[in-house]
Amino acid sequence: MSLFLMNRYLGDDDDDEDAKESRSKALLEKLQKQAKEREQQALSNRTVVKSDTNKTEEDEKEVKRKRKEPEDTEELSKVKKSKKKSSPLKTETEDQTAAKEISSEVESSTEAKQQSSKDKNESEIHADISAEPKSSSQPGFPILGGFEKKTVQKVHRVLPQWLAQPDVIQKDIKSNLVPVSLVPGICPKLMKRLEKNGIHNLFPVQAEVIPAVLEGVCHGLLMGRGGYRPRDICVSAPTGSGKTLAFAIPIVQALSERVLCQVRALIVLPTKELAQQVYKVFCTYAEGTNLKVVMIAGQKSFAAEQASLSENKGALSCSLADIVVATPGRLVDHINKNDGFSLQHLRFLVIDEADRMIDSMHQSWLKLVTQAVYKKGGDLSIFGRREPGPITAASLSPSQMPLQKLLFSATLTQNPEKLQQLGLHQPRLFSSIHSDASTQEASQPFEKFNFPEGLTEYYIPCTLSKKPLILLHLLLRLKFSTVLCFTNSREAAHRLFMLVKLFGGVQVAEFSSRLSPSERKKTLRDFEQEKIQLVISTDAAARGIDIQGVKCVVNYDAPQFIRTYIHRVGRTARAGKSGISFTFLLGVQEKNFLQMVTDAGSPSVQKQIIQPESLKSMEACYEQTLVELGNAIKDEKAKKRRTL
Ligand SMILES: Nc1ncnc2c1ncn2[C@@H]1O[C@H](COP(=O)(O)OP(=O)(O)OP(=O)(O)O)[C@@H](O)[C@H]1O
Repeated sequence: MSLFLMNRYLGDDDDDEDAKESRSKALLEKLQKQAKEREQQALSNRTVVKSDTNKTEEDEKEVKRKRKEPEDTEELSKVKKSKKKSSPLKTETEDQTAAKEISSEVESSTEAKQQSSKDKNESEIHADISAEPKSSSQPGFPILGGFEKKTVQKVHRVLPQWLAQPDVIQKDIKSNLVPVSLVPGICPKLMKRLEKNGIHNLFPVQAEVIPAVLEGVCHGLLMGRGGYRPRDICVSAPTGSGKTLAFAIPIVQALSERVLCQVRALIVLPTKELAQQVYKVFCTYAEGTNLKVVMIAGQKSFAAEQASLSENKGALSCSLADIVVATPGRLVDHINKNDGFSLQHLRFLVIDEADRMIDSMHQSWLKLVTQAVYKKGGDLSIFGRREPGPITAASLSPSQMPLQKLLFSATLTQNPEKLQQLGLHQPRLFSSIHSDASTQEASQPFEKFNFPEGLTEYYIPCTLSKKPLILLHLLLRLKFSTVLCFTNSREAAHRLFMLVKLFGGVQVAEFSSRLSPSERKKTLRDFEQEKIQLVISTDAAARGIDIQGVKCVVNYDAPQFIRTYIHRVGRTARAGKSGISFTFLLGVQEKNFLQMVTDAGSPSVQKQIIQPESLKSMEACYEQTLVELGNAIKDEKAKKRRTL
């Protein structure tokens, strides 16, 4: 049995409008009833007084006093007690008798009321005790213990407006090409260079983003449009949609008129291969200008990179680079150890594969870059830079060189907490995810991503032992060429490479951290030139790598994360071309995989069944190859032991 009743405030229940309305109605009725009772009581008192004609003026005063007596019986009894205490020896007079009569009348009416309300309360409490769960739905405050009945409010994720309402980029490249001459802001020199490189039309992401970046430099490098600091830009567009040119073209154009050579653009990428690829693009478009492009990605020694970044002229250190393409590791080394490397004039910071770079933020490379940009002292006496704080009249004058951040990825996170780490300034998002963000957020707990338009996705149900045979079947029987095949580890990639090589009939190579950078570079070149039919790779080649002519991607091992899947299959169907992907799935993987890709917004993954009969003719040879593979692996291990 409950010993006491405790009322608790459970927060405004805005959702339950009906319950709220009925509660207020009940309260109103209760108040009206009380008012009526009080009115009647007052009337009855008055009649009692009037009927007593023998009463003296003294009596009338007493009546008035009685009328003012509190209704609350507790208070009444207190008053009575105090009266008794004050005149304990007083004998009863006629007046006192009359007053007593009135008092008893008042008392009886209040007692009756008290009794009725007491009964009511008791019955309410009994009802509460006997049917506790009901209590929360009763008007007034809910009863302790009735929480389970309260409906839990659904909490929807609310995105900041810039994330919820992006500038839309068309996904279909082929039908949304824009002639270079129609894109505003591109200078004639760069138009010619684009034409020279066979680019007559720009892809949708380029047609949207290039003018937006150029708008920020329309009044020079010091201020953006209208004299304001330019907004940071985030771009989320499918793999192979041409994001590299979307930042390379406006940066080259913005810096091409510079007078002094200083590091004004820094492009940070997660791997050496990607850095090499982007470096090449910048070199191509900086040709014919005074701009110097330097790569610091660990492909050369630290000293060689140092020499390419700056030189000493007397006591002065002069920059030899305008645009630096870097991987985070080497970048941090140069910030910490290379005195000649200054980022105090940095105007553009490009973070490619931004979601991956945010995940590697524990290396705190961004913090170091920011510190290097706003480093105290130095030679910036005229354009002294302070880290921007809140915008005030004072902070806007004198104007200082802004640092604009440009983020690119095919799988850019929509997690505001993650993006917040980047300290973006009034960011603007360009995205090819079309669905209405407000409804999307209300109903979808998963992030949606973009898939290339020309991609056809298949999955092949299989068993572990049949996987190699199915891969061989795709290459030898179905005659797929330029196939990029992904495994989940470099050991698995190596074993599969050896197996296919021993089986024969396929030009195969591996691509993983087992190989040196120069070996990997050669592999990619040979693959592009179709000297190699199949490359078996780890996820080292999954992101950003642009290999011309990959027609088919095979996920030999199913990817564990949706981002990995999107980047792997994105090595085909690039630049508006078509491509095909196969994912080998074991029985236990099927359900989770299909759920994962559907949640991410994949248009459709079709099932492809390889009949066991079609593999039969290869089985004998395959068994023989397995024996050979066992021996080859033993030899390799022995060789390794000897070299140790
Ligand atoms: N306007 C264009 N016309 C023709 N080809 C283009 C154009 N823009 C880019 N390309 C080509 O499209 C391919 C893909 O471009 P890019 O590597 O920039 O894509 P991406 O969006 O960065 O892809 P990922 O997300 O995989 O890194 C490249 O081979 C590039 O040369």
